[in-house]
Amino acid sequence: MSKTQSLPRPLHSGTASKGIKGRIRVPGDKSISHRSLMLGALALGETEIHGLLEGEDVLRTAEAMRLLGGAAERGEDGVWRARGRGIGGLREAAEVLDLGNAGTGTRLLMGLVAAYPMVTFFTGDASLRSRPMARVSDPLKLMGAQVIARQGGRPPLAVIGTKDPLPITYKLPVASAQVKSAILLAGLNTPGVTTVIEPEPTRDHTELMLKGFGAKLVVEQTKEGRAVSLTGQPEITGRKIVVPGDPSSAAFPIAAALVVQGSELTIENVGLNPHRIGLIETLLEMGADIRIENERIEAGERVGDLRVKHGALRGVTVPPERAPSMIDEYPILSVIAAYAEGETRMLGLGELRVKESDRLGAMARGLKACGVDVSEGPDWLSVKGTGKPPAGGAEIAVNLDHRPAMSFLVLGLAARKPVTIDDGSPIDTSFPTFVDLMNGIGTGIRLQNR
Ligand SMILES: O=C(O)C1=C[C@@H](OP(=O)(O)O)[C@@H](O)[C@H](O)C1
Ligand SMILES: C=C(OP(=O)(O)O)C(=O)O
Repeated sequence: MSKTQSLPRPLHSGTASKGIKGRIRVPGDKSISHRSLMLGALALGETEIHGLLEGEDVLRTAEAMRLLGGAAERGEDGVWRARGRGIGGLREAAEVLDLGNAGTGTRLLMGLVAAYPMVTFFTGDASLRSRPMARVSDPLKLMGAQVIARQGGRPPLAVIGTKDPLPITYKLPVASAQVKSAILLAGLNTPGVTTVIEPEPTRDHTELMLKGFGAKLVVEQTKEGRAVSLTGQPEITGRKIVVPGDPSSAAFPIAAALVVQGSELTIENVGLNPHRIGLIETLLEMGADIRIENERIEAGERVGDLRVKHGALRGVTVPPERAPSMIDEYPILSVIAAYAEGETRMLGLGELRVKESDRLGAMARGLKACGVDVSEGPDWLSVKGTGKPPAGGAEIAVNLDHRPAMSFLVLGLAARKPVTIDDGSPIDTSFPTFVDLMNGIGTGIRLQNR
């Protein structure tokens, strides 16, 4: 049954009285997993993907790639293997690509298919169908593709690819790794050099992976920002990819260990790409006891183990320029801030309004319902903690959004009263093992009986 059809799964989270303890690993990085399936399908020869995130979003990308003629298969050993036919080796999908809840899958694939003479239809769940896609369609049109979409550029939409794609130089109007990646992926089958300039640097997994596969890609600091130039139609060859643990998923057990008394937790093998560690930087400024151990480079990405201990936290101001390096972590940061003493001001958060839900509004409403002193502006959130556990005791509607869902379950772990979310099923999009993994380290998250 697809997620849009399945019954809501209400979850209940009460006090984790004995502390959060243990040594765990979180599932593979969602961003790297999407990209490895796409590039694996275009590289000549075999690509082995170790540690692919088998969450709903990534499985939708795997299915979309199968429909586009670039299937990867899961072996009995848990390793995914793709046998690519080279750039140019995609074929038109005979069905609509249903990307479910996945903005990354949709936007990157829109780019990937735009430089082929074929038509590709995209749809998704109610959340995805409300998300703006013009940010991707606009540059793809400059490259010669056409996009027909609902008002506001929203899906369902069709990308009519071009057989004569033009290389462009494009300055991103929003800080978005998804838009940057969509253009670079379109640039793969485009003769000449495609350049994306980002005024604020965003996660660079696409760049690292393209280089790892052997593409010619140059990154320069210019007056206008970070310029990434890709030479099109390279011969890229299959390789081994080792997907690190997702720092955006690790954020939830980290938060649990920080807010529950008596906690001491180690999370091994977490991705520590410098463009993804804004949350850790912020938590250290708040006084968190977090240590990075065993730091190393694996398959081109920085990884390490994180040791986290419970302790007092203080409010801080998180500057707007840090937003791209922790964009998915603001929901859980706002929960941690509710346990800290003093005000935490989070600035430059306009993009949170157009994620799987309006996360700024969702966190402000839910925190208020849990007795937290919170205020919001168009692109900022302020949480005033007292250094004591918040009241909790609310039932929160998660509106098809996994990150607020997990965030409020964490809030319930040390609040004065338990917290319930109306539907835990969206969690499967990015962290399908969340409940079992959290219960294995001391939480008691359970299905709410109605
Ligand atoms: O490129 C990616 O893999 C992602 C980029 C971010 O989105 P934006 O590029 O829209 O900021 C992030 O929110 C998303 O979860 C994953
Ligand atoms: C924003 C997210 O994902 P996507 O844009 O891929 O739906 C997320 O995982 O928090």
